Amino acid sequence: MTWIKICGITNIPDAKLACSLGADALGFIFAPSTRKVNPKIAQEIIKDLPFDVEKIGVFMDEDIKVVQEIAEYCGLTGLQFHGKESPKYCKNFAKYKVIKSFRIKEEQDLEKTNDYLENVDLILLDTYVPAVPGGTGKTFPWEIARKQVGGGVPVIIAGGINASNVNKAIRVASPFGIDIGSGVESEPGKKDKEKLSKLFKTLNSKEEMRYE
Ligand SMILES: O=C(O)c1ccccc1NCC(=O)[C@H](O)[C@H](O)COP(=O)(O)O
Repeated sequence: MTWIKICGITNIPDAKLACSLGADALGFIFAPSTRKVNPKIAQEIIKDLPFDVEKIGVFMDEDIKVVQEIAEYCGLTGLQFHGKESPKYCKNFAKYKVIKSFRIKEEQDLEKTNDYLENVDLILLDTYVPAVPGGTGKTFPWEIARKQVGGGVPVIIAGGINASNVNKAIRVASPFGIDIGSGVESEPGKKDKEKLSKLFKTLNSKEEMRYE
């Protein structure tokens, strides 16, 4: 079963709904974003979440000490870096699952991942849109992501994924995981119950088909 992360969680009802439907991980954005959540609210959301759901903090070129403090305070289990963080920077967080994101426009962009393969736990491939670091709502060619799969570090794909294209994304890229933000929102930072339910229904129907 593909690992599913629902990103841009800002409130308890959305977090609980995503977990009850089957999310494996929730993302809390501490980088500049319309989905940014403050650490106190993130801590309140996280403290009642199931133990086995990963709580991933999303940061962009943040001071190492600030990341460590927020991670400890909120009870994060993973850290996702969306900026120009170096491989050396990524090695400062041994207690946490570290995800480095790369914005993809063309196949050559995959070369940027090479220096990180020994320093991170997961690689996230997201869509390149000028001046938009994440949450673009736009897809990139998933055939490119397929070339990164099997490269030694599990691959998550992100960018413009929703209920109507998630199974195709999985079929084409064959990733370890899928990351979804705006595709299950009614507005930035607020999840849409119907879109979320439809997403998991679609994913589950694929699993049923696979095991028939
Ligand atoms: O989502 C944001 O607003 C965001 C802003 C700044 C840095 C990272 C951000 N999101 C990180 C994610 O993991 C998103 O889920 C990912 O970019 C996919 O977004 P979407 O295209 O909306 O599904």
